Amino acid sequence: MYNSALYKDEPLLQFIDVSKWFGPILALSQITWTFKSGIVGLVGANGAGKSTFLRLAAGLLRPTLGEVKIAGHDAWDWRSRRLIGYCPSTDAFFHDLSGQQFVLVMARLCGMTRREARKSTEAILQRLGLHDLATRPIYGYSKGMRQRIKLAQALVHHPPLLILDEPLAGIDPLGRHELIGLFRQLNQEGHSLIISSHELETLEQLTDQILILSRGRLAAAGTIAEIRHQLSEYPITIRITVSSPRELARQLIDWPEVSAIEWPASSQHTSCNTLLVRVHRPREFFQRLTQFLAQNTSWDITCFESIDESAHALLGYILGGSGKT
Ligand SMILES: Nc1ncnc2c1ncn2[C@@H]1O[C@H](COP(=O)(O)OP(=O)(O)OP(=O)(O)O)[C@@H](O)[C@H]1O
Repeated sequence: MYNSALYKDEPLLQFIDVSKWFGPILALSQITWTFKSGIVGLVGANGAGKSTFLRLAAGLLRPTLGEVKIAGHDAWDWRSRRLIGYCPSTDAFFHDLSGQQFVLVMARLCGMTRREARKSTEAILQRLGLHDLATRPIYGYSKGMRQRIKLAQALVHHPPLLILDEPLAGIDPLGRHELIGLFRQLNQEGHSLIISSHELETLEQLTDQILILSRGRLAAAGTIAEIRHQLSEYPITIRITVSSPRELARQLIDWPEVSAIEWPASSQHTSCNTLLVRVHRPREFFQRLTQFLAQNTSWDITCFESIDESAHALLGYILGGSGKT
């Protein structure tokens, strides 16, 4: 592996106030983040900017504003290339090559000698359980085999930083289990990994360090417990539709979690039976509300929704499916 002593004073990966536009589309906005080592999971909804983030980290895209650095070098710089292994979410093969030929070509492109490349290709194919199949052309590979070949080419030059875009997508449960084991081993051997996924639960099996993107912004970074804590303290607004809103408002206004109650300006989306409740400790509020409604079954609430469109509302949604607190 690359000698980590050579870059020990520099973070492995750094985003410094990075924004990326594709024409009029702002895909990433003012991201600042530093990664030293370990495993970090990158989550976010479709279109949140995960692939753009990873492609910037891999030096495949240039930021419109700001800087992306790998061990102190511009991610775009040739010196960064040997430090990174990138596994894209989409397939990008020379389909007529065999898996073995493809990995060999990628090893040579990373600057390995012919001999080094051959030895390393053999070893990585063996490790990924592809050795017997790797002489077949890639066009006949199953989804799982293609995914493994993509990982093999990312690992063949022993980079300290692995950037894996949805590496478990479309893999069956047994294959997932094996790959999760492989990622853990790689980390124990000194590689650092950034892994994107739509599923927080999958990432939780590997790490509790999480980065959450929401509409191109870095919504949160830290351990799941830290993010949960931030979330539980974050105020939200809830719209409630009920047949007797003034009576309900009289009940809620005394609750310690409720900071204000408002009547929305009437529009086609709101009825006169609607009230807006501003809540500053959502978790406690929901617990209290559940108990209240169980004890007072006569309330006919017909609509109950958070109108907070902020990243924090999204965090709540993402973290809601997770088993950890
Ligand atoms: N090459 C491109 N040209 C134009 N727009 C792009 C390009 N690449 C990404 N985008 C836009 O940038 C935004 C972020 O896209 P990105 O692929 O990074 O999101 P994502 O979080 O990886 O999504 P998904 O989970 O669906 O893969 C989207 O609005 C997308 O349409």
